[in-house]
Amino acid sequence: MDDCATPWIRGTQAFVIGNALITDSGGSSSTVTACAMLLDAPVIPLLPRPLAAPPQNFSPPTFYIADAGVKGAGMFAARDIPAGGLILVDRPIAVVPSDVDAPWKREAFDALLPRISQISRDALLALANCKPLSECPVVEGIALTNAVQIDLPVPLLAALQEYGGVFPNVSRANHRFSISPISLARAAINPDFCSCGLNASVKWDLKSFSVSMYALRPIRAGDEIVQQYVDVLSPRAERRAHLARYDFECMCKHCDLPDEDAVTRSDAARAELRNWRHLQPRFLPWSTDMCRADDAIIVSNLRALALIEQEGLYGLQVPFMEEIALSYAVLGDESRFREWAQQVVDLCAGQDPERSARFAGWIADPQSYKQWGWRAKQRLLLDKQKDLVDVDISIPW
Ligand SMILES: C[S@@+](CC[C@H](N)C(=O)[O-])C[C@H]1O[C@@H](n2cnc3c(N)ncnc32)[C@H](O)[C@@H]1O
Repeated sequence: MDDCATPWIRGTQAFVIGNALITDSGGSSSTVTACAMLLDAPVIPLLPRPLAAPPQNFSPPTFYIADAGVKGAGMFAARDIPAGGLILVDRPIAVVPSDVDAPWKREAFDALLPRISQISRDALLALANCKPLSECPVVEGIALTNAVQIDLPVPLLAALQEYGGVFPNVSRANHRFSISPISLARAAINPDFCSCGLNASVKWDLKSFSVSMYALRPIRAGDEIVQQYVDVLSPRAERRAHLARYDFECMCKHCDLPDEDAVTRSDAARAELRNWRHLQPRFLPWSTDMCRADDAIIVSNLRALALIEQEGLYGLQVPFMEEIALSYAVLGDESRFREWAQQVVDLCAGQDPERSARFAGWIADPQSYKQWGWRAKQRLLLDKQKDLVDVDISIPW
């Protein structure tokens, strides 16, 4: 990374502009590359270099960008994509600090443009801008409309700062399904298809400085690919307020609710999921405590999955499925363990390959799970002890 000499100061932070060491075919010199970044200076030496190669995109691509009606352009599946499947890999063309409210912000954002190659500049300027020019300059408007949160290294003793990346392709994904006639026809068959429940999510990888986008459930060729713009567990009013920043009102079936009762029900379901870990029985204590019911974790996690289904929050399923699978492992129920573990394997294949491989290993050899059948064995022992106690009691004194 090559830094800009003059910093922009805010409190203890000194922001500088630099280029990520990503080159594209338009990069004509070592300082004009595919991505320009406005960063708090202590972050710079912590960035990985050289960057690892990102995963390969598919050829031909799994997606295409096309008109999505009132939403402007959108991203669509070029073919059927299975749940957990990789959709695309994208590197940022600009990285900006989130929520920096400083008088120099506009100048600093505009200074990014000359620092990137022509190809990146064209890609950046082609992105949507929901802010009128009278309200903010073009780069700031594009960043506000398109930035996806990315995690950069946190320097010791430096101020906490969040960053957003602007991506040429990932930033094209809208917040809900297209209202095209084909979507409406499918929605009539399966109303859930039309929900703003997501069908894709992104995962940032610092080492390769890229995001990968994955399918959260099966996506059919021609479906619009949509991602989350809001904290999906927040109440409807908060979600709507947040989306107003992007200058639209979500009209999905989870936001466009018929009455106050429906809003209360939906908000309560999301609040329950948000507080799940504080309110529900926990897997680890259950797995070694015979005083708790055998099905306590399964019942609790099935309820979470039902709420997820009700609210269309498919990105949240994996930890609950995982606990159900492991509960069946602790109970020694092989067929149900395999059934649930396979769902974890499929959903995590792209996004969390290590977890996927771990579960695949246990499916191949269930006994290799260290607590396999523990509760079943304990139950046998307890029953034997109970028999002994019964015998003792029957002996006349
Ligand atoms: C990150 S961009 C998405 C891609 C954009 N549609 C384009 O043409 O490049 C965000 C903008 O897309 C539009 N958008 C996204 N989801 C929408 C939705 N559900 N309804 C209406 N507009 C939406 C809004 O204008 C928003 O400011």
